[in-house]
Amino acid sequence: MNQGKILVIDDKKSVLSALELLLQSEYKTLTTLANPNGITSISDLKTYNVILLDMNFSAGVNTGNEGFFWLKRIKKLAPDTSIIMMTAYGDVELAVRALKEGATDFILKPWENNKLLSTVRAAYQLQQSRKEVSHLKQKTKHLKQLINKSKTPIIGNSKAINQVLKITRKVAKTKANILITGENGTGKELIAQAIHNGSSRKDEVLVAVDMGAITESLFASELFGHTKGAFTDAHGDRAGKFETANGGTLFLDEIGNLSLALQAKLLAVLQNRVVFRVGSNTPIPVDIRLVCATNCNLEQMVEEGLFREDLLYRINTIQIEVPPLRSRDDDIFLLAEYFLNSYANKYGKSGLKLNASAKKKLQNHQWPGNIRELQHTIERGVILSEHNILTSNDFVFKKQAFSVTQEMNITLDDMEKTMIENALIKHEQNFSAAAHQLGITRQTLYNKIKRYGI
Ligand SMILES: Nc1ncnc2c1ncn2[C@@H]1O[C@H](COP(=O)(O)OP(=O)(O)OP(=O)(O)O)[C@@H](O)[C@H]1O
Repeated sequence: MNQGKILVIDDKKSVLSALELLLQSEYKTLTTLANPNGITSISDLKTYNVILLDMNFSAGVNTGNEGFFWLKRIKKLAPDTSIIMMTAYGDVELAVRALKEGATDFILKPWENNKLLSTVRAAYQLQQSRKEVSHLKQKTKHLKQLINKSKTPIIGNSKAINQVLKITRKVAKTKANILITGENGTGKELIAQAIHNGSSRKDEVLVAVDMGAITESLFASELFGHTKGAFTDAHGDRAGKFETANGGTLFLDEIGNLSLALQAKLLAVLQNRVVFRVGSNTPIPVDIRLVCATNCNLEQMVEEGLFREDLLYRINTIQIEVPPLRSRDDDIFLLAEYFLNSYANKYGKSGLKLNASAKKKLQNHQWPGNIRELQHTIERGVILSEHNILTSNDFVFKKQAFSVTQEMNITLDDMEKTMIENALIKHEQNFSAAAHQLGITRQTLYNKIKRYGI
């Protein structure tokens, strides 16, 4: 038996009992009302799935006006409930008007039982779908708020970061496409989030895609989506990142890692503002604000023929350069304190403090992995600390391969390669651990391994 709740309102007792008999075999709750005024005393009217409502109640009146009056009233009291109007033969015009005013369907009297049952079933299904859509909408709104709220604050008060934040606030409000450049771990993704949060799209989502992590073969399906059966593993229809970001911001990280072939595909979508899911010819319009980031020098890559000039022009209406941590001296200590407090909380070690030697050591380090490296250094220090006061001994930097005085004739690339090799040996080829030690993401590590042929 269906769990649905049905209400029948008709002034004729014979109609009420006939419908009660017919519908109670299929629906759990069936209520009848001979006088429509009674709806005002039904406190849980909203919980009814379907209401069958007669058009005329006063004897001799068949204008349908009463029906319209109650239709309007019920729509106000129970906006999601499906309403089926019941009208006599010849009143089809009235029924059509009722549909325009919000009724779900109509039934002509006298009815055929089977037809009436299928009309009620369809109205019930429609009400269920409407309820589901409105739940999903509420859930999505809540999730979007959570996603946007749970972001890390941008810590820093150095001249360099304040300048970046000033530009960020200014451009956030515009529609301009933004390119964020800077070394790994400088906080480019946080700046992208700040642009989104400061824009008119802030109630929608920011969808981040690591372009370095997407393989050539998965690019189209990840970004543009696919239809069921488009390829062997496409078991169902799936929206791509462009569609998911619709109305919001699309953040394409590591854009410099895209091959020329994929750059062409991306450019086509940015130019036409429509995507085609893999396996479909139907264009889907997308409205996104584009923010890209890279640690590569794209101008130089253009000169070397590695990056399309037309794509660069499309993505870098405004360019924001995030400075490395070593040029943000004032921020090292602020950030260290911030991470110290958050990891102390996380690991239940409240009250941790840095002593002067620790501060000096952190201040003097060059931070090649920038804020990510600092963050991991503090996390390690907090985990391993045995006292409330952390000293310089609690912060151990790996022996640095770049002893420039001893090996003057090696290049920066050689040094980086050696550091990566050492980290991989030390962590027995565990990429996550090696990346963590080096203060870079796993993906960046992959890219570098590929680049250096390690
Ligand atoms: N100003 C800041 N305040 C607090 N945390 C920060 C700040 N800048 C960066 N972080 C933290 O440092 C880490 C690295 O930041 P983020 O991922 O934004 O850098 P990125 O430049 O995008 O790195 P990559 O180039 O490797 O993708 C993150 O955990 C981020 O939360």
